[in-house]
Amino acid sequence: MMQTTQPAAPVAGRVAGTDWEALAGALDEHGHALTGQLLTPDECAAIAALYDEPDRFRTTVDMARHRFGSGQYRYFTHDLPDLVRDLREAFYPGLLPIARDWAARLGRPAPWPDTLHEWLRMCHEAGQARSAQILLRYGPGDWNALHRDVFGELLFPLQVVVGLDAPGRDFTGGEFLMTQQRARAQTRGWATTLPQGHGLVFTTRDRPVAGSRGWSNGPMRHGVSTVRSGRRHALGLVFHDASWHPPHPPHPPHSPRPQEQR
Ligand SMILES: O=C(O)CCC(=O)C(=O)O
Ligand SMILES: [Fe+2]
Repeated sequence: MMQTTQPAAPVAGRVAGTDWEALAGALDEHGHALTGQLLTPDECAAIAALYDEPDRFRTTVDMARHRFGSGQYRYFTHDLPDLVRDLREAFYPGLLPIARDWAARLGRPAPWPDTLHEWLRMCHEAGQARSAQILLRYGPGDWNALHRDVFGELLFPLQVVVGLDAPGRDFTGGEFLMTQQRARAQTRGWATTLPQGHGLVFTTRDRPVAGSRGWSNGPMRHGVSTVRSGRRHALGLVFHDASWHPPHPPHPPHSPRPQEQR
């Protein structure tokens, strides 16, 4: 699963070269899994530097203002940088069978077509037409509250974050966090240090949990622990588009708390 060599192939080849079986196994077990290195340090730096090009983004969110945490993130416009578009497109076909398997286990519909292009067309027709790809920038003291990136009725259940800075060198703290609610038991938590250029695939809402009476859903949330020093950038790839954005998220029936919707 872990590539240790510097990626040289185009990004689609690096994603395709991921050990998808191991990734699916880890996702089944924990609802999130590291991919190995997808971007070179130079590519990471180039993407992080885009943060300072406001024309690339449709919206900037001040997390403290919305009580999402502290720090800022920006939603790219649909005119994504090539590397970001390529990464997103390359992940969809790999994630699709996992999404379908999970839906089957949970007895849910699996509305996702074979291509991202077609799925995005469905999102847009349903009124979910805003880009949901984000670039995040955290400084000392910044953090990201536990949440779910549900942006409308249409949802692709897996998403990807790519770390753009080197932990320990560029920043300290800032671990990627996940929690899972357990039926009649206390919540479980995980913390992952995202290596620079590596991806982490994770569930947007929940994961199927095996029990003595079949599958049930384990509700999950993700966030980021406080950055203690330095600066941490991350690229967030979501596979549905969005029908709303802060500050006025509607409250769909299954959202436990409105602030978890972005
Ligand atoms: O900064 C991170 O690692 C996670 C950001 C996030 O919430 C996301 O990518 O959806
Ligand atoms: Fe998120």
